[in-house]
This record gives sequence, structure tokens and C-alpha cells, in this order.
Amino acid sequence: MHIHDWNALDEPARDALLRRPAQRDASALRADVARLIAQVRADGDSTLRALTRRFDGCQLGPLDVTEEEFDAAEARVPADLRAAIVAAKARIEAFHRAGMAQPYVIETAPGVRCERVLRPIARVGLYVPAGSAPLPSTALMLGVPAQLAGCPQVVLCSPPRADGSVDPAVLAVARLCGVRRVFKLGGVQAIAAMAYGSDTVPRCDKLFGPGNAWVTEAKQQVSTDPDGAAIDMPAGPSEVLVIADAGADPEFVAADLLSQAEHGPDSQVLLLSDSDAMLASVAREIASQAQTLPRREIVDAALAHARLVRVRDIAQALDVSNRYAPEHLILALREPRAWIDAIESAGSVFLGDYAPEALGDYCSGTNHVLPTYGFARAWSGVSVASFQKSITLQQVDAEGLRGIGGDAATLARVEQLHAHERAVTRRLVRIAETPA
Ligand SMILES: NC(=O)c1ccc[n+]([C@@H]2O[C@H](COP(=O)([O-])OP(=O)(O)OC[C@H]3O[C@@H](n4cnc5c(N)ncnc54)[C@H](O)[C@@H]3O)[C@@H](O)[C@H]2O)c1
Ligand SMILES: N[C@H](CO)Cc1c[nH]c[nH+]1
Ligand SMILES: [Zn+2]
Repeated sequence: MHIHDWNALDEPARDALLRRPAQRDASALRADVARLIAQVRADGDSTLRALTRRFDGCQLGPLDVTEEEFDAAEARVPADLRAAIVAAKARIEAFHRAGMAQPYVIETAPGVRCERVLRPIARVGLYVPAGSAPLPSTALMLGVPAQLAGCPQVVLCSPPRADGSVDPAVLAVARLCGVRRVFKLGGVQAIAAMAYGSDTVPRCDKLFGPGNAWVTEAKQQVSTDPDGAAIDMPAGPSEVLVIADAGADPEFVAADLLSQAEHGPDSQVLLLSDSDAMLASVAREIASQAQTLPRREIVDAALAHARLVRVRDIAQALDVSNRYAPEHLILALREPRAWIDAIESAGSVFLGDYAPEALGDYCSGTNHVLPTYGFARAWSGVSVASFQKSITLQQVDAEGLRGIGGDAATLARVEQLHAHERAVTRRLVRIAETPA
């Protein structure tokens, strides 16, 4: 694997080095996805069936999962898997519950009471990927916060297998999180169905979940259509950026890089180090560990755009990482906490040699649905707040209006909004005329 020297590159070369692979054919992807969404909107369920035949290679009967199918799926989940799911759910729930926003009230001036109340989003749609492999862990990452927020209508879509069924573990997680409506749909067709509704899929206000480049593009398109649906964030092909010092363990670093490379051919993995020996050792480790992985084609495709980069020092590595804004950042450093203040943009961060990213993927408690493509510069991962709206209230009595009404009137005059000014001053006149 080639090792790049960051300090030998000019700015355009640095930009090119950090460009995501999935961004390359953006206009063709946009057009394909727009066409598929339009077909679903025009023809509903019949198009959903046709696209499922075409992309997932299966002939669907009913689009939704029946109670009998839920029961059969439960029976197929082995006891150790069920135990791992239950234990992971408890930790994810604990972390997400602790971070829940609270309603609050404050008197900003005498007689002026301002409040914030929270409401669940009424109709939410969860997408659980299953193209290269089903991801029941993603069902947990979406189902748990939706349940904590108390969303009244939750539907879940996941691509069907060749026999038309949904992965049993995904169904078991859905049931555990109180999700009763699951549809055997994947890709653009699933996103379009949840955003606009179809004959059988109910329309949703907001869509959640990761997916490949088609899914992510579809989410972005429906989110810019006023008739479509809001989205959690663009959560596309997985990314990890590792910063390793000379004391890191090359075996662990290579394993972490490969763990994200195996997600899909568009995954991107990067290693930054100030140690030539570390970069060379990790390159050797990657080559040797990759040979033993079953998803070899996917891994090789992802490794083709992996980046190993020599930096001057760890401070420069943090600068490069902030510029890239990775979905996951691993600090394989001797003093990882010393660098926390230097992190400006990253979806989720893993500190030290014993925090593999795979732990956050499954069961540490944090959410694994995270912004990719550099969106971590301005977006956060999924949390309970993603499933809620906050509404502000204000209650003002006569004393309150007398106290602050003048400020509003002055600002309204400057903006030449005379009706605004009068809405305040007419009340002030009435208060002045009213005997105490
Ligand atoms: N960012 C995150 O938080 C996060 C979390 C988990 C997974 N991921 C990513 O999610 C992705 C999952 O991808 P996946 O492919 O395994 O599953 P997926 O469910 O996202 O995609 C499968 C669907 O893609 C559609 N599709 C396939 N080929 C197509 C084509 N040529 N044209 C149109 N549609 C097509 C099919 O309808 C299929 O059902 C991976 O890239 C993984 O890295 C990201
Ligand atoms: N690493 C993925 C997010 O990019 C999440 C995941 C699910 N299962 C395994 N990993
Ligand atoms: Zn993963």
C-alpha cells in the first residue's frame, strides 16, 4: 500500500487525498435515484414490487411482515444472540436515556415566563440496511431512541432476502423495541415509500438510518422536497480515521481499518501517523489480515481507496482529521484524552488501544448511526433528540409587558414593521389606562 506524505502534497493534492469514493459519480447517482423515486410516487406498491424484483432478486407477496413471521423469526434467533441483543439494548438505552433533553422554564424578566416542552415526532420511518449483510445492530440504534422518545407511529424497512423474508434478528430487535410494522423493502424504493406513502406503507414525517450511496442519496432528495420527509442526516458508506502514534499496536490498528473496509466497496479507511515504522507495519498487517477475511472482494475494493498518510506530528494529524470530519475517529495514542480538546469534527471517537470501533458499532452504548461524507462538520449522530421536537412557550402578564414591551417597540420601528410595534404599544396604552 502506498504511504502518502502529507507535507509533500500541495492543497489540491490534499483535497484529492481526502475525497470520499462515493462522491465521484454524484450526478449519475442523483439522476438514477430521482427516476426511481418518481416511479414509486407514480405507481405505489406495484413499483415497489417491481424494483424489489430487480434490485433484491425476490418476488414479494405481502409487503409487510405478519405476526406469524415475527413469531417464526423469534424462534430462529439463537439464545446467545438474543442475550447479546438484550445486553446491548440495555447499555444503548442507558446512554441514550442519560442524554435526553428535559423541558425547562425560566423567568427572563419579572412577569415573562419562557418554557420549552418536548414532543415526539408523530410518524417516523427506520431504515435497516441488509444489502451486503443484514444489520440488526442498526435496528437497535434506531429502535431504542424512537422508543425512548415515545414516537406513536414507527415503521421499519429492510431489504428482503432472496426468499422474501426479513432477517430474523432484525425482526426480533424490532419487536423488542416495540416496532410492529415492518416492510420488506430496501434501497431507494424503501425511502420513497416511507417519505410519500404507498398503498400499504404509511407516510412518515422523518426518516432515519444508514445505507449505501443509493439510500443516502434518496434520503437527501426526499428531505429537500416539501412534500417529502425530514431526515436524521446523510449516513452513507462507513468511514474510519485512525491516528496512531509510534506506541500503537499495528495488529489492532489494521484490524480496526479492516473492520470498516468490510462494510462495502465504498467504505473509506484512513491511517495518520507520525511514525514511518508504524505506517509500514500496519500496511503489512492489513495485507496479511485481509487474506483471512471472507468478504475479500468488498475489502479489496475498499482498500483500493484506503489512505495511509505520514504526518509531521499528532497535532497535524488532528488538523487533517478535522478537515476530513470522519464518521469514526480512533485515537490509538498513549495519552488519548490529552487530544480531546483538539477534536472539532467527528461522529464518534474511540480512545486508546482497547476501544475498537466495533464496540461502538454494537454494544458500548453510543449510537452507530453517524454522519459521513464530512457532514460531521455540522451534524451529530442519532440520539433521542433526533426523534423529538422542542416547542417554546411564553406567558406574559401586564407587569412583564410593561417591563420589556419598549424593547420590542424600538426594534420593530428600526425594522419598519409598524403593525409589530402597534401590537405592543396598544397593549401598553391599555395597561396604562387600567386602574391599578
Ligand atoms: N453511516 C452510518 O451510520 C452507517 C451505519 C451502518 C452502515 N452504514 C453503511 O450502510 C451501507 C449498507 O449498504 P448495503 O448495500 O449493505 O445495504 P443497503 O440496505 O443500504 O442497500 C441495499 C439496497 O440497495 C439497493 N441497490 C443495490 N444496487 C442498486 C443499484 N444498482 N441501483 C439502485 N439501487 C440499488 C437495493 O434496493 C438494495 O435493497 C454500507 O455502505 C455501510 O457502510 C453506515
Ligand atoms: N460501522 C457501521 C457504521 O458505519 C455500523 C455497524 C453496524 N454493524 C457493524 N457496524
Ligand atoms: Zn461497522
